[in-house]
Amino acid sequence: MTRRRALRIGLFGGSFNPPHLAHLTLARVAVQSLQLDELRWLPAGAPWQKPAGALAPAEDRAAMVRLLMADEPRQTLDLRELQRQGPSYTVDTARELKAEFPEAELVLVIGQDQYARLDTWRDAAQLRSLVSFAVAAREGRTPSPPAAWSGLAHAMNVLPLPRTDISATGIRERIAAGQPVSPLVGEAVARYIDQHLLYRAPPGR
Ligand SMILES: Nc1ncnc2c1ncn2[C@@H]1O[C@H](COP(=O)(O)OP(=O)(O)OP(=O)(O)O)[C@@H](O)[C@H]1O
Ligand SMILES: O=C(O)c1ccc[n+]([C@@H]2O[C@H](COP(=O)([O-])O)[C@@H](O)[C@H]2O)c1
Repeated sequence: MTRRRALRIGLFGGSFNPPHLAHLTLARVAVQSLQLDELRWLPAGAPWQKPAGALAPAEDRAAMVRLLMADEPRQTLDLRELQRQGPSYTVDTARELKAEFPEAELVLVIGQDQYARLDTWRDAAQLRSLVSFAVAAREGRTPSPPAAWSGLAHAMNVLPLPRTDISATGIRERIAAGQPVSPLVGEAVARYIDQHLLYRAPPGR
């Protein structure tokens, strides 16, 4: 008798301020190439390593994520980090999901910029024991771990993401300058940004 493999759940966290088409491509590539049973988008309530000034309200970021991924197979929206008080620590989410799905394999889906900084994350050693990492190259930089992790065993897969030089920072700058962003975020999210007057003020990095 063949034994079914463990449930494989992808965790895709971000400020999603706003979510954009590189996020969507990354999510699709992760689902396909890792054969995920589910990929959970996890908007961060308080992304403690990002400057707070330009962060759109949680309900707007959640609504935009929903508009972007609602029809995607095996992708879901998990609002737990928006509902939690205090800084958003990925290790808390990984602990909770491990308790909810003790048999599941958890895979943290991240871009190279975050992978290179993992040693600065809260309880990174415990996070390393709870999840494996799936990393997308970004802006031509191939995935490599933080120097502090050299020689430390951890499971990592490189995601075959086509290079997409889109960032939320660049999108906020375009909006503040009155330029169109629908080619970067899709029609539905662009309409939402417009209707809710998001990111109109200049500084927002
Ligand atoms: N163009 C991209 N290519 C690969 N990974 C990306 C890309 N954009 C975002 N990511 C990854 O998606 C996750 C969430 O990203 P985040 O919401 O911070 O968007 P961002 O575009 O990096 O935002 P900002 O410009 O505000 O820093 C992170 O792990 C990030 O590395
Ligand atoms: O757990 C941490 O200490 C930690 C530190 C920095 C970033 N993260 C998470 O990494 C994801 C991407 O973060 P960001 O800041 O690039 O949007 C998001 O889910 C954050 O909560 C998590």
